[in-house]
Order: sequence, then structure tokens, then C-alpha cells
Amino acid sequence: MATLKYISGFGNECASEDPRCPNALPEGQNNPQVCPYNLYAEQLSGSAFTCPRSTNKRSWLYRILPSVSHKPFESIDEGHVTHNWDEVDPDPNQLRWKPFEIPKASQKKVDFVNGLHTLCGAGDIRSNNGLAIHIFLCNTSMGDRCFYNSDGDFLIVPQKGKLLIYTEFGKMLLQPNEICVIQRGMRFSIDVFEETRGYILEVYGVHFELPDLGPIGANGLANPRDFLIPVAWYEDRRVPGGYTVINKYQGKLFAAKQDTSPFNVVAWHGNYTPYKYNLENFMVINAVAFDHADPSIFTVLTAKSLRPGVAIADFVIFPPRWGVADKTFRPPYYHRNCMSEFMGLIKGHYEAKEGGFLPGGGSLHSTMTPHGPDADCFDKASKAKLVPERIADGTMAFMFESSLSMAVTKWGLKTSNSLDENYYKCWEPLKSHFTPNSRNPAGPN
Ligand SMILES: O=C(O)Cc1cc(O)ccc1O
Ligand SMILES: [Fe+2]
Repeated sequence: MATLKYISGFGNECASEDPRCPNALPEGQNNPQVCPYNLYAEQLSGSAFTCPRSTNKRSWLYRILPSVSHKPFESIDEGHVTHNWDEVDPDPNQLRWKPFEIPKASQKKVDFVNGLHTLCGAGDIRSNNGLAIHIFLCNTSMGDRCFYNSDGDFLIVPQKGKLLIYTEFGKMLLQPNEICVIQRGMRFSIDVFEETRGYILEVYGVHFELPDLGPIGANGLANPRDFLIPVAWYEDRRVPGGYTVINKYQGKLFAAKQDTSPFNVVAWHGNYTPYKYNLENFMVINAVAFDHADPSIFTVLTAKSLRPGVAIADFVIFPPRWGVADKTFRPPYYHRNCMSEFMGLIKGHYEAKEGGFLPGGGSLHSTMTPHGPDADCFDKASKAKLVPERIADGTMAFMFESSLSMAVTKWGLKTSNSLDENYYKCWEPLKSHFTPNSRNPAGPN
């Protein structure tokens, strides 16, 4: 595969032309009477027309045929995609899943769309407020099928296998430890090369932003220049009656046939694009004296709600770094949180658990559900010599943290067959160390 090119930057106004058609972008206007190369002009709006400039998002696509050139959409089987948050009764327990099983290609060919499984979520698509967490488990490329989501944005976290993503804006190659965001309405098709697995955070009605940095200053965490946007690429490919456009609309799946590839955008400009980011580029900031900083310090992207400081969902990572805090229990503290915490593991081993939380699995600690280090981790970290130490080398855990109280789907609790019934046992060995008559000299003064 030839190396793909990208434009660097987050949320910028960009312009891109497929080099086969120089000057395909109209000059000085968006809607010429006749576009260069006789292309059609089409606007893709990612915000209300009247949003303030800081949040206004749209792109202009110059394409061989407009997206409207398709037969009517018809309802198709949704498989395991759902937005029904009442499928099963609520369960406040700590939940953990073993690695979700990927179907074998020799048994059943499953592409990215057929392989979507909704695990949990909350909120309402029709009022543009909420989120869903999906797991994708697939082994086959989408071929002449593409997908677009009318309901929200997808933040895709591949865990096993590369994804070659064709989008209307160009191509992106995504490896595990990279993430991408494909925003509402953008058509894409995914090629895979092996049995492939990953996680998706879908947010309804809002877009991901970089978190404010406050006293951190102008640099740090995920730096804007490390976000990569594809460059224009088109194919002028006829597939009479044979190309299928799949749409998730109000939580249901629909399909429409068309005669041509939808990846027919010769040039585009705008600030509403897909993008990818390599998690290795995250500039980690953390405690260098004592105590454990809250995980918000690791926020890569946030999808804000209307309440200040409260996210529909944050995407947070736990990257490799140095642990140097003195007189400190270094792993995550025991806690209860008004937010819901879904965690996944891309590779390695998570610092709060000695066992049981595996790459390709997950955990959900719901609103106010207590959790924290397992007993082995507590034991080790309470006795550890506090020398500078590499934490999480070769590891990448992440969290989708939401202010909404999430429901788990039937697939998540039952059909996936991945729920770890023994999760609670990892805290059972915790015992009282209380010594009323002797104060631990290591404690605070
Ligand atoms: O529960 C978890 O493992 C995630 C987490 C990590 C951390 O360092 C502090 C709080 C928190 O919720
Ligand atoms: Fe937590």
C-alpha cells in the first residue's frame, strides 16, 4: 500500500484536490454556475447554519455525482445495533468483559457494519443528546458497501487489525494505537486484513473538541498538529445497481442502491472532515511531586454537554509515562463517580488490575458504582519502593467517560457471552489493615 498523505491540524479550514485534477476547487466562490471539470458542488453541514463561528462546521465537496443519486432507502436488519436502552433491567454492578470474540472468516464473513455490536449507551438520538458504545468484530472488507451515520459521530479505536478507511474526503490507514473520528453524515467504507476488533464511541448531536488547557498553557496533551486529515482522492467507478449505501438513521439501519462509487469527490474544502490521531503523540502531564491526579489530565478529546465542564463523553487514555510521585499510592484510587466509566484495553496491562482485564475486553463502572485497584494491585503498590518507574510501558488503556447513566444491552449482558461473572472477586481479598493503636509513620503529618 503506497504511503498515504494527510493534512495536519485540528479543526482547521483545509482545501484539497486530487492531484489528477489540478484546480478542481472553484476560485473565490463555492457555487459557480458550472464547476471546474463539470463537477457537482455539495455542502455537508456538521452544524446548524447559524452556529457561532467557533463551532460552525461545514465542508464543500466537488464530486462526479451528488450524493442524492441513489435509489430509495429500505430498512435492513440491524443485527446487534440498537438504541433501545430498556432491553434488559438496569444493573449497577461492576461489569467486566473478556475479550469480545471475533468471528472466524472461515465460518462466517462479517464486515465492519455487520460486525457492529452495541454494548451500552444512554440518551436520545432524536433530541441529539446521548451516546452509545459499540464493539466491532469483523473479518471481511466492506467491498461495494459504505456506511454513514445520521445520528452522531463515531470515534473509532481499533484494537486488533489495521483499518483502511475510504472516506469522501480521501483515505486513512488506521493501526491499533491510533484513533479516528468520522463525523455525522460522512460516508466511509472499511477494508480489513485479518480478524479485526475495536471499540466505537458514538456521540449524538455534538462534535469532539480538544479540551481546554487552562494553566497547562498553550501546549500539551493532544497537540492540534498531530491530528491528520485525509487528502482528496476519487474513483470514477460505475457499479450498475451494485453499490450499497447503508445509513444509521434514528438508530435503525437502512440501505440504498446506487450505480457508482460514493468516493467520487475530486476536491473539497472546509472544516468538517474526518481525522485520525496517533495516541503515541499524546504529551502526558501528571503528578511530579505527590498524589494521584484525576484521569481528566489524560483527556484526548471531549464531546461537551451544555453544562460547563460536564461531558456527554470524554475520550481519555492511560499512556506509558514515568511514575515519580513520592509518599503516594500510585495506582488509581478507590472511588465512586457520578460519571459512568467504560474502559477498554488496546494492548498491554492496565495499572489498576493485576489480572482479568485483557486487550479487546472492557469494563463498565456505572454511576456511583464503587471500584478501584484489585486486591493484588493494592498489596503491591502499598509496599512498592517509590523510585522513578515506567508506568504502563507497552500499554494503552482508555476510558469513555460519560455524564449519562448508561444502560447495557442484551448483547452486552447475555448474547456476547463475554461477561466475566467473577469480576467482583478481584476485590474480595481486600481486608482491613486498620491499626487503631499505631499510626502508620508513612502517613501525612
Ligand atoms: O477507574 C479507573 O480505573 C479509571 C480511573 C483512573 C484513575 O487514575 C483515576 C480515576 C479513575 O476513574
Ligand atoms: Fe474509575
